[in-house]
Formats: sequence, C-alpha cells, structure tokens
Amino acid sequence: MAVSAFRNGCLPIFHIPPQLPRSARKVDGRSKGFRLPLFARYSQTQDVFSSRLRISVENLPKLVEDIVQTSINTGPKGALRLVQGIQAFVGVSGEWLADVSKSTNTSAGLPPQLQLGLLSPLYLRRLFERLGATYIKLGQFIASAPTLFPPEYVEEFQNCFDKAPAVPFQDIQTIIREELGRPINSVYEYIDPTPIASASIAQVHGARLKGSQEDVVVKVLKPGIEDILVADLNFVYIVARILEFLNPELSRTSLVGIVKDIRESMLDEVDFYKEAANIESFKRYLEDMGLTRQATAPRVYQHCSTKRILTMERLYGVPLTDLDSISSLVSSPENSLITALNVWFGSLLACEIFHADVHAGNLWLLRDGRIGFLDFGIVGRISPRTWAAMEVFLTSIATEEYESMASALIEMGATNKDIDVKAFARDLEKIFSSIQELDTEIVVATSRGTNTNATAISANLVVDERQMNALFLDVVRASESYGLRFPREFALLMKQLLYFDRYTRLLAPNLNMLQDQRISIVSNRRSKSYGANKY
Ligand SMILES: Nc1ncnc2c1ncn2[C@@H]1O[C@H](COP(=O)(O)OP(=O)(O)OP(=O)(O)O)[C@@H](O)[C@H]1O
Repeated sequence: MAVSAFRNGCLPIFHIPPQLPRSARKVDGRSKGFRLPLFARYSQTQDVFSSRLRISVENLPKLVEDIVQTSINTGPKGALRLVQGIQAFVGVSGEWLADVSKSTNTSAGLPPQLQLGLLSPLYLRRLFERLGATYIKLGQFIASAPTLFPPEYVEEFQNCFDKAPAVPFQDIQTIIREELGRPINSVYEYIDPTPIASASIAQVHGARLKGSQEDVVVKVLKPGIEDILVADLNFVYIVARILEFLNPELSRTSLVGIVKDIRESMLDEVDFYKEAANIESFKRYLEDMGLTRQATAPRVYQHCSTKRILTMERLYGVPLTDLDSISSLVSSPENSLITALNVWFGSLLACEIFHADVHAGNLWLLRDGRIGFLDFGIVGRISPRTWAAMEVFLTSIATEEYESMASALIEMGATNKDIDVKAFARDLEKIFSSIQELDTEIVVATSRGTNTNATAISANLVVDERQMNALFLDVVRASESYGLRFPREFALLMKQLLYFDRYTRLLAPNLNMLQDQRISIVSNRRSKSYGANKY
C-alpha cells in the first residue's frame, strides 16, 4: 500500500503518469483541473475583454520600450537565433506532419497527442531539444515545476535530456588557451581529446596537471553558449511580457517574475566562478563538521580556473544507482546511503547552499568508500523557517498526522488567506487514503528486499514512482485549491528527496528514510554559515 510505502521511506516522485489516479481529478467534489491561465481563459465575456484591453493599452508604451531595450541588448545574435529557431520549427513541423499523415491512414482518427500540433507536449519537447541549451534547460525546469505547468507537459519534459554533440577538441583547446592566457602545455601535462561528457552547456575532459601530476578534469563552457542564452532568454522574456500585456491576469501568476528567476539561475550556471565558490563552500562545510572522511567534493585548482573553464580534482567512483559496483566496493551499501543522506541533510542548514541536483550522475560512491558530490551548477538556499516546516511535513507523512501536514504546508506556501486547517487536513487524508488500494504487491515486493533481482526492482521502481509522483501532485493541487503557492525551494527539495528515495529503494529497501535513528533529517542548526565566497 502506498502509505506503507512511505513508512518504508518512499516519497512521491516528480514523474507524472498519463492517467492520473482518481484523486488527481477531484477532491471533495471540486474540480482540480490544473491549467495555467494561459491555457484556460477562453470563456471571458466581451465586456471583460474590452475592459482588460483598456487597462492594457495604457501599458503599451512601457511594453514597447521594454521590447526595444531588450532587443538592443540582444544585438545581432538575436537574428542568428531567429534563423536557427525557424529551422528547428520547420524540422519538427515536418515530423508532426509525417505522424499526422500516418494516423490519417488508420481508422482511429487523430490521436490526442497530435491534436495540439507543435504545442502538444511531445512536439514541443522535440522542438525544445532542437533549439538547444536554453530550451533544454527550460524543459528541465518545466519537468521540475509541477505547480506551474500542466501534468502532460511535466511528464513529457522529464525526457528532456541534457546530452549534446561534442564540440571538436580543437575548439576546446582554443577556449582553454584563451582563458589561461598562456600555452596549454605550461599548465597541463596532457588533456584527453575524447570528452568524458558533453552536456548542453559544458564539456568535460580528463587531464593531468604539469608538475604535481595530479589527475584533474577540465570543464569547459561550450563556445558561444552565453550569447545563445542571452538571446534566447531575452526572447522568452519578451514573449512573457507580451502574454502578460495581452492577459494582465497572468501578472498574478507572475510569469515575468518566473522568467526572470529562470534567467538568473541559468546565467549563474554559465559562470564557473559561481560553481567554484559553491564547491568551496560545500568543502568548508565538510571540514568544519568533521565529515571529510565520509564525503568529499572535488578540489578546485584556481590557477587554471576562470569564468569559462573549471579545473577540478578528478574523482573516481560509481553512481549511487550502480548496485553491482557499489556492492563490490563496500560491504554495506546501506551505510553508504545513510552517509550520503546525513551529509546532504546536514548541508541544508549548516551550509549556505545545498546541492540541488543530486541525480545519480552527480552523486558517487568513490573507490575509497567516501561519497563524492559532483556538479555544483545548481544549488538551492533554504531558510531555517521553511526547513522546519518541511521537517514537520516529512514526519507527518510517516505518522499520518494530517493536521500537522496541513499546517506545515500552510507554513511553506505563501498566502494571506485564512485557511481552514481541518478541512485542508481532511482533503489531504482523502488523497492518501484514496491510494490505499494501489498495487500492494509492488511495494511488498520492493520492501522484501529482492536485491538479488535487479530487473524486478527497477520495474517496480518505475511503476511505484509514477504512483508516488501522482500522489505528490495531488498534494500540491489540493494545496493550490486553498490558495497556497510554494517557493522554488520546495520543489527543489522535493526533487532531491525523490532522488534519495530512488537510491533508498535500490540500496536499502527496508530502510525507513524518514524515521531511521541513524539518519538525522532533523536540523543540524546553522551555527556557523559556510557561505559561498566571492572569487
Ligand atoms: N571532478 C570530476 N571527477 C570525475 N568526473 C567528473 C568530475 N566532474 C565532472 N565529471 C564527469 O563529467 C560529467 C559531467 O559533469 P557535470 O555534471 O559537472 O557537467 P554538467 O554540464 O553540469 O552535466 P549535467 O547537466 O549532466 O549534470 C559527470 O557526470 C562526470 O561523469
């Protein structure tokens, strides 16, 4: 049962099933349709429309000024991106037309996933992938923001992969040389021309330092990526401004504010000084809490790091989902998981930043048995107050205390309305009890610890994750129906907990992540702040 799944330390996952459970559609007889106003406001009367228009026209000069200013800031690169955008649009339109013509040859008619044209989730996701870095990141943002976007889109954008073709090594060498301001061989003994990884924004190469002969990796920002980001984000900003102008109600959802937030956090990701500062901050936290024998983050070599290249100690290890390799490295995968959890939970308050992207590629078990945290491009900051409410929320899931759960959600969600806690608690209880009958066997099979049968476990994980994720969405929607809006940190935190939930099911299926005495989710209060220094 799902509730017993929580007792086993399982949490809802951000993966949305296409067919949401009954509880996703209705709670307490209220329709819980989930749409941005953009998708849902077609039934306005003419009067309302014209009064809106009157209000909007007054804002026209400001809008025009904003568009002109943003276009000037974008410069000629805007035109280039426009051409690339048109090419991507034509390409995906071709795919859509081909699929339409295939389905018109069948008797079943046009399937729903084709009906919205390029605005349907599948084709929009493909368009985003063709448009490259900015849109891939935007897609990932949509995938992690179920409170803001319709579930079909959230689900489809889970597939927005951050892989990209590698930049030729010659171009990478040019960037490194320019950034260093001296010959490459004066700093590195060698750099491996074959990249370890090539993502949308950066490419990573293995290398060895001259002199000390230490193994390092060099993370290199892909050429022209900042220009692309600026051009694209300015375009998205203009679209958001126009939408808000056409429909002033959108300003209540603060669409422009969201776009500004995304712009800020994406531009942060292309500044390796910031990533280096985040790593340093995390390392100081480990040192000051005496955790260096349990966990680490790569040392940054400042003399060969700049805004566009980051030279770091090379870590050797395996992702936390690689059960076979983990078992060959340590006798108790469960203990390794507990360490990872304690270090991460501890950082929530004892370090100014927390690692906000702990997917398996970024969380390793190292050969020496320590946990390695990689990639501090995305970090979050949480206030002690929000975390205190989060702790109550997590505990109430395990103890099934719905009034505490309601109060914690109210504490976290911004609202100035008075909320009926008891009614909210009843709605939450309904959500949780409505999933009691969900595939009991799945959870039972997982919790029996079938760790010899990796395939069965992963199959179970997928199904179970979908259910848990739907449950989480239900909770968010129920909260929204009471006027609650959660801060970005809430979604960021939940996403990390869902990653940990996945690791728990793989490495320690009988572990109760929320209640086990060995795991300290209760705050290590921030006695001292290990903030990111400015470089
Ligand atoms: N210090 C390191 N030691 C060993 N390998 C590393 C190190 N840093 C990065 N890598 C390798 O390079 C890959 C990509 O690095 P990183 O995650 O920092 O880049 P990214 O562009 O942010 O990628 P993503 O968006 O996929 O997380 C990692 O998954 C890992 O395989």
